[in-house]
Amino acid sequence: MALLTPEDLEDLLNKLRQSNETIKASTGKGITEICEEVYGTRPASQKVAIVPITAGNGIIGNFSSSLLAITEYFGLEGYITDHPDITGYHQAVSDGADILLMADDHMFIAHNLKNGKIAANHICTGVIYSEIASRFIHAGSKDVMVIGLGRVGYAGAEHLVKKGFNVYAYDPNTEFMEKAIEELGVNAYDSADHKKFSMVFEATPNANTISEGMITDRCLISTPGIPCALPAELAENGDIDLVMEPLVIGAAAMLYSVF
Ligand SMILES: NC(=O)C1=CN([C@@H]2O[C@H](COP(=O)(O)OP(=O)(O)OC[C@H]3O[C@@H](n4cnc5c(N)ncnc54)[C@H](O)[C@@H]3O)[C@@H](O)[C@H]2O)C=CC1
Ligand SMILES: NCCC[C@@H](N)C(=O)NCCCC[C@H](N)C(=O)O
Repeated sequence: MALLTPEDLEDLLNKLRQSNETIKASTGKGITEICEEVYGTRPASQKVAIVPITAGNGIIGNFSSSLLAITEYFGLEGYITDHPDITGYHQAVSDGADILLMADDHMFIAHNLKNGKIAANHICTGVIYSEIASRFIHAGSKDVMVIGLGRVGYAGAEHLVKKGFNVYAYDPNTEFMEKAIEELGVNAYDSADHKKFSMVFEATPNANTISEGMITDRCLISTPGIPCALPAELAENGDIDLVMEPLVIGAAAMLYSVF
């Protein structure tokens, strides 16, 4: 799995504010309203402990501080434990924290110690970004293009199918394609059909995965993928709304899913 870098997390809250303005313009609602509707929950000043984890590639310089900023943005009482790993976990539980946030190189979780709910970042990211794509107010149909059917993409495709959207998906991994067709009933995207989409959800670790032939002139591209899926020459087109940021929207969905 591609790991975040400190550079990815620079200027995080400004990236969120920009994304949220695009989300409001494209869907009619902001990220907090959408999270409330998707999960049926609201923040209630919960105490959130962020536990740095040294496993694997170790601590990412500004990952914990970014999570702290996110908890405060959503009106929660957040703090970073004095020590990482088990010592930090013990401190958080002893302090009576309501929710724990912690990540190793494979899983990033939110665990609500009071109600037992637990959330995984890749699932929540897939759900919330695909949800955003599906709410495009200028969409002329229920067709949604899904690019990438890995941990995040599959979760998003599943969410869209459950909501009754017509999902057209592409992933060069034939095993993932066959799984999504068999288990979710998605349509295999075929560029030869020359079908264009006004709603796109992209979740790949590659740049420029979106080509001009895939999208209508006026469209919404919702992508947690790093680096950016939209080629610069297409991004200059004023009619493309792009929702893309490295951590906050997915982390917000995790918190709302465990409130
Ligand atoms: N912004 C955020 O909050 C988050 C961002 N991410 C990012 O989302 C991306 C996806 O993460 P995962 O699903 O965990 O990765 P993954 O490795 O599980 O899945 C990626 C999938 O993309 C497919 N793919 C690669 N190139 C493609 C192309 N040109 N067209 C279609 N499919 C293509 C691969 O075959 C693979 O199935 C990564 O860049 C990751 O860093 C992940 C979690 C949260
Ligand atoms: N965008 C959300 C998905 C993040 C994920 N791609 C990642 O980089 N995970 C590694 C996080 C490692 C954190 C580290 N153990 C720490 O605690 O600082």
